[in-house]
Amino acid sequence: MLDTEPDLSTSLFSHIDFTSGAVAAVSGGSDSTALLLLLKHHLDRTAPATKLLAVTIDHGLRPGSAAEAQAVAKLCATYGIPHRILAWSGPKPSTGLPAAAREARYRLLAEAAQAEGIGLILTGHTADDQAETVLMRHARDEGRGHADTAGRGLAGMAPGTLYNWREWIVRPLLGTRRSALRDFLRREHVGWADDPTNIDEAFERPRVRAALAGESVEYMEGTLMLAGQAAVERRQLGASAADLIDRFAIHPSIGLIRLDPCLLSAGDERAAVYALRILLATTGGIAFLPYQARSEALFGRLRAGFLCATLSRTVVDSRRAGIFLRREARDLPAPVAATGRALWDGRRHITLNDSSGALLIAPFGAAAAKRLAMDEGKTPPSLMRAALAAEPALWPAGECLDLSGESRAPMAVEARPVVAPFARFLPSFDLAPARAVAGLIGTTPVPPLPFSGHSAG
Ligand SMILES: Nc1ncnc2c1ncn2[C@@H]1O[C@H](COP(=O)(O)OP(=O)(O)OP(=O)(O)O)[C@@H](O)[C@H]1O
Repeated sequence: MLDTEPDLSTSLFSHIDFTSGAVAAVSGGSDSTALLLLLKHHLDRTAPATKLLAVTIDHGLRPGSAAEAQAVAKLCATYGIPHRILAWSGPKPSTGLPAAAREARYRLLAEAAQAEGIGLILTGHTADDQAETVLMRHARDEGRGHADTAGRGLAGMAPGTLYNWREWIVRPLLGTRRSALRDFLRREHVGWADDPTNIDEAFERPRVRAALAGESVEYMEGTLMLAGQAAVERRQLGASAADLIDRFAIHPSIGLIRLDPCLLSAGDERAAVYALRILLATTGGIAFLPYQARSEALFGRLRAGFLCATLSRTVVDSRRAGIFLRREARDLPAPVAATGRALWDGRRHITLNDSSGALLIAPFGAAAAKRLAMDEGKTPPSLMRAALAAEPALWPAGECLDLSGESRAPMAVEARPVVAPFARFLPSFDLAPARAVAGLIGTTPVPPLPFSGHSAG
């Protein structure tokens, strides 16, 4: 059942761990305004010392946006809540504007949280938003003529999403109807802004919103129930894939993953293909999983015998010694000046305490890799060298990159591996495989989900 009880704040927040404080993302619309006031009420009663910061992003896309942000500031002042307005000042693309605005919004919210040492961001997404999201994904699947995201995308928005492997974005209102939140605000005599973009049917979401408005409550509840089932399936599939990764994948040398061929006959083929997709995306440094159909075809060919194929910028080399995955040598990043922190090739977070600009980051290269001695273990040295060649290395700027002469040998770069498909947005549904891959490639563990008594999303 949907949550429409009068005192909403009793049930919405008690499972959330506010130890690291909270940023409330408040646009000034009804949902996030209600979120803020309900949250304030909850924290005042249960943990008044909690650091709470309301943040409004002024996207600068509509004439009224600055005034709306000011209205939120005024409301926050009334309730004694610290508030910041952050402007999106970068260039605005002519296509894909909603996606770019969303990107900028999360970046700015995360920056505000970091500045305050807060690891938690709350948004006001509601059950209505969830139903819209699920219907939009459904329509996209149908439009493409296949259900590549079925069981994943149809789960809708997760209750928690880890942003940039650092801040948790939590959506406490996902089970609450917008109408209940508006009733609450009316009872409190608090107004809100109505964003005209929300009814501009030039955009996909407002079209779906308008269509949903004509449907029954049962239709909405049915949609949400299906999303709930899809979420359970997605978590189960992720847990099975994580188990397979733990059992059948190892990381024998830098940039190289070895799969035990027993993975191909481990029983749960769906989970095995899912595990393969996640590892392909991670190895190739791609933020999205390779297509289901292509991955299934590759899986079938791997079963049929030895091969060398490429998918998701990853060379899949199946031979007697095992199935090896490594970044293909094509399209590696061009040399760039090494500065502070950078995401390199979607695969490595490079942190450097040198801002002189005198160093370049460039691939280690086949020539340098060839000259290194390799342990003659179970892993073919040629594969270890090929994987190493696609790793980043630091080069003194101005040096010739041809590696002739001892003095020009590149320095190894300390670079943290990235779980590419989940590095930017990790929905809590996918925690299990993200943890398994993080363990496999030896990167920073996933920060704990801020839900007390829950280990999964
Ligand atoms: N400009 C913004 N500043 C801060 N947070 C925002 C902003 N826009 C959206 N959000 C956050 O993202 C959530 C979902 O965004 P969405 O665009 O669906 O909401 P909205 O219709 O603009 O406003 P609301 O959800 O408050 O009614 C909001 O509830 C809010 O938490």
